[in-house]
Amino acid sequence: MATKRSVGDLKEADLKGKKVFVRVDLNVPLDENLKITDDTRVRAAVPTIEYLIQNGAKVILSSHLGRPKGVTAKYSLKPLVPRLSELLGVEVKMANDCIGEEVEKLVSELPDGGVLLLENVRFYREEEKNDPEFAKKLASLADLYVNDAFGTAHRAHASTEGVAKYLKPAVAGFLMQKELDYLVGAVSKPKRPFAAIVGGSKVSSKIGVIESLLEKVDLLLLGGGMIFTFYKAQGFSVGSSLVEEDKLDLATSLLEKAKSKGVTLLLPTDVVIANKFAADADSKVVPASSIPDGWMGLDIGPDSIKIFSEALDTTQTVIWNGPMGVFEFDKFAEGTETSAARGVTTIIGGGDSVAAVEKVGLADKMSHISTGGGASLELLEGKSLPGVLALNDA
Ligand SMILES: Nc1ncnc2c1ncn2[C@@H]1O[C@H](COP(=O)(O)OP(=O)(O)O)[C@@H](O)[C@H]1O
Ligand SMILES: O=C(OP(=O)(O)O)[C@H](O)COP(=O)(O)O
Repeated sequence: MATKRSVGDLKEADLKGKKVFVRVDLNVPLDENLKITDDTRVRAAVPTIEYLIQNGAKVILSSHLGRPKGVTAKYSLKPLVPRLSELLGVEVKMANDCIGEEVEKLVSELPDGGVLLLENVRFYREEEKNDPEFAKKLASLADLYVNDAFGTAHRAHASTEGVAKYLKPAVAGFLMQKELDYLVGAVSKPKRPFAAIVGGSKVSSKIGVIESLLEKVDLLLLGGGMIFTFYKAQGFSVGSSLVEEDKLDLATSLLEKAKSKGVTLLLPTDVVIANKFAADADSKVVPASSIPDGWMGLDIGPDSIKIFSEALDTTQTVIWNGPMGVFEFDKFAEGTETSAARGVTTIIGGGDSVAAVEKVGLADKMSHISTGGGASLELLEGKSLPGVLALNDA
């Protein structure tokens, strides 16, 4: 991807008193009390915002949180305000909406160096549809655009792509640049053997990535909620595990493709199953081919952990996205904890994957912690990210 103009190219004269629309990725994990359980993405957003504050800009922050269907209290960005204010050392103001008169008024009241956080941009369906009228309304709030939301750069949405058409200059933030610099380099010439570990729960958006990964890697390990679609495709009973029914044919063809390409594709041979999706569920280990009705797979089993660990010990570069199990519940965290500790250069991406390595204290063993899971996988596939393409070239 061509090098993009950076926020660092804009100096005080370009920024002082200017209203800057900054798309950040504050899609952080929250617990049931709406407490942030991992603030990596918030901390990663700070350098760009600080730079803008120091140069006297009026900072308008925009993000999504989760995948809400309409306005939903639990997906409000309000819980982010205290941590953002603390990290930035300024009182961040919060708007109850992301467009409209009230927002315009709050923007007009912003002092130079002030920061306003807009409410979840996905409360409008128009965001994910990349609706041009909605993008224009967002653009009308500001004088220039900075995209620092690497984690959402693979989405062509109104606040990540559409808005750049109406607001110039449109430049990359420091985090976006750092991620691109590292990932484009690391994945274009990886040290081999090169392995990818793909897990997590976003099966439908990540299963397609596997196809392109088979062109790049020597070894592919699958875990997490990803595996049951593959098991079902092979005729195994999967109980009430997570399955994408419309991806069964794709799963079969991926297994065949791996074979024909000579890529080692490892699926767990045993799984830890639970009688409910809860921390206090009853659990037991069973072979992958025999998950009883009413039970669901929530982690990879001990035999698989051993096989995966041995396979990873021979690798030089590992890119990892998506936990191996429901690590948020201690009973189902072992697969994730063990797999994360392997490989020489380990590049990890994804909001929950990062939370997982932070939780088990392995973050400082990683070569690069990316704030984007889907985004880093798409880069690895060799795709251009729409949120980056829309920006001005350097
Ligand atoms: N077997 C499983 N069944 C259901 N959910 C799972 C399973 N294994 C992992 N998960 C869940 O996947 C979530 C993370 O998935 P995903 O969003 O794809 O990862 P990331 O945010 O790192 O890209 C975690 O919250 C985890 O609990
Ligand atoms: O968490 C994110 O992606 P990731 O889980 O792939 O890292 C981004 O905030 C994008 O969210 P989305 O996958 O709901 O578009």
